[in-house]
Amino acid sequence: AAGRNPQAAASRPAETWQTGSAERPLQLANLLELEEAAAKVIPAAGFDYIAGGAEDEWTLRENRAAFGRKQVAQRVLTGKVVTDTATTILGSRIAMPVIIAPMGGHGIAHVSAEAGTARGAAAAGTLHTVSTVATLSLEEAAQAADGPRWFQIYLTNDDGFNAELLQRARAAGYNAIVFTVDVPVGGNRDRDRRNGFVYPAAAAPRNFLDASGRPRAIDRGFKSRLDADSIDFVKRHSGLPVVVKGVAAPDDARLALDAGAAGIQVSNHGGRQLDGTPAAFSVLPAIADAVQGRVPLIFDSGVRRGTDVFKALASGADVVALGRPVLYGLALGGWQGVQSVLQQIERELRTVMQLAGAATVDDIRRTGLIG
Ligand SMILES: Cc1cc2nc3c(=O)[nH]c(=O)nc-3n(C[C@H](O)[C@H](O)[C@H](O)COP(=O)(O)O)c2cc1C
Ligand SMILES: CC(C)CC(=O)C(=O)O
Repeated sequence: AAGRNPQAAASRPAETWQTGSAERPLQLANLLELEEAAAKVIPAAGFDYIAGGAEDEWTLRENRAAFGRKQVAQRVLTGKVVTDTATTILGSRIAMPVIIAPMGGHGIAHVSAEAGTARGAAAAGTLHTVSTVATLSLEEAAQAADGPRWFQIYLTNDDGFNAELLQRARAAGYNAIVFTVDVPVGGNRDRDRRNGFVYPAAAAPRNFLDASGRPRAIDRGFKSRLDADSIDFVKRHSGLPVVVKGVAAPDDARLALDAGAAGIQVSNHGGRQLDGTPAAFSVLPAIADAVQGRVPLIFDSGVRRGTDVFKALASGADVVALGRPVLYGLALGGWQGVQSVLQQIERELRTVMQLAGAATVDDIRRTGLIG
């Protein structure tokens, strides 16, 4: 089985998992400082699972460092004033070019799990991508808030189950499927190995429970063989636009496009899979070049500041997705914490836009970077 064996939770006795339960807005100077605060609230092995990356965590650090090698041009005499940060992605209008990346097990961070995240995203005017290995079922997560929502799928080795999951997502009103292709096997994650980490019972993924509460399909593991046919399978069984997530090379982008992807999510899984690969931000321009605007590009891995959002959009992304800071905000303040995280990065982005002479998100896309 790929990944960190969330299925193990199903076979473990009930245990207490004392994690975040606060419901409050957060006073933030930036998103980076959230990590230290969240470490005090989330049980240590759960925190390591969230914060950690593969092996030496070189790529995890590089995801941040790469943003420092490109600079924004200051433009203060353009006569432009920021109007708004709204944009449209795959037909959904959102208040900012920032969405929430799919992450498993929000119950690891907060008792409200994905319901809190969905509500926080909706309150901030953006969308949440619900993971296959979410704590709540995809139906429960959908019911938690109005507004656009995406469902992320990992294909298991049980195609009947895969097809059912995709049909459930469509029936529950999801607007798009994010098909994650960068976990043909779980990465080498030293922290998790050291901690013997498996998903706690409090975060056991409910999408895998049958009507009588028995685990289904998850013991079959995730598919290792992924190709154009897999993309076609996800398209056919969902009838929804399919974003292929985990693309870090132009050749994979071209393959996904040829297979009918409606969007591409450039990502190295937040440095959690193959250590020693370049930062996601470093490979973004070459992928944007290969895609040539034929489908929207979503970018994730390492985004923490408004300047990062600006630089990603100026490098070819249409929107960015935020990972870990959302779980930290959730742990510290529930749905209001998630809203605070999104509002903080939007506030930063507005300031950067004004100082760089960009009145709209489209203006950012037309801006060049220095370096
Ligand atoms: C705790 C955790 C769980 C994750 N689970 C999933 C998942 O279930 N499906 C998926 O496609 N990506 C998953 N990811 C990867 C994120 O979608 C995203 O690519 C990454 O977190 C972005 O990097 P960032 O955390 O630096 O913003 C997970 C990431 C984290 C931190
Ligand atoms: C079950 C895991 C594969 C979930 C995941 O994507 C991650 O931990 O990064």
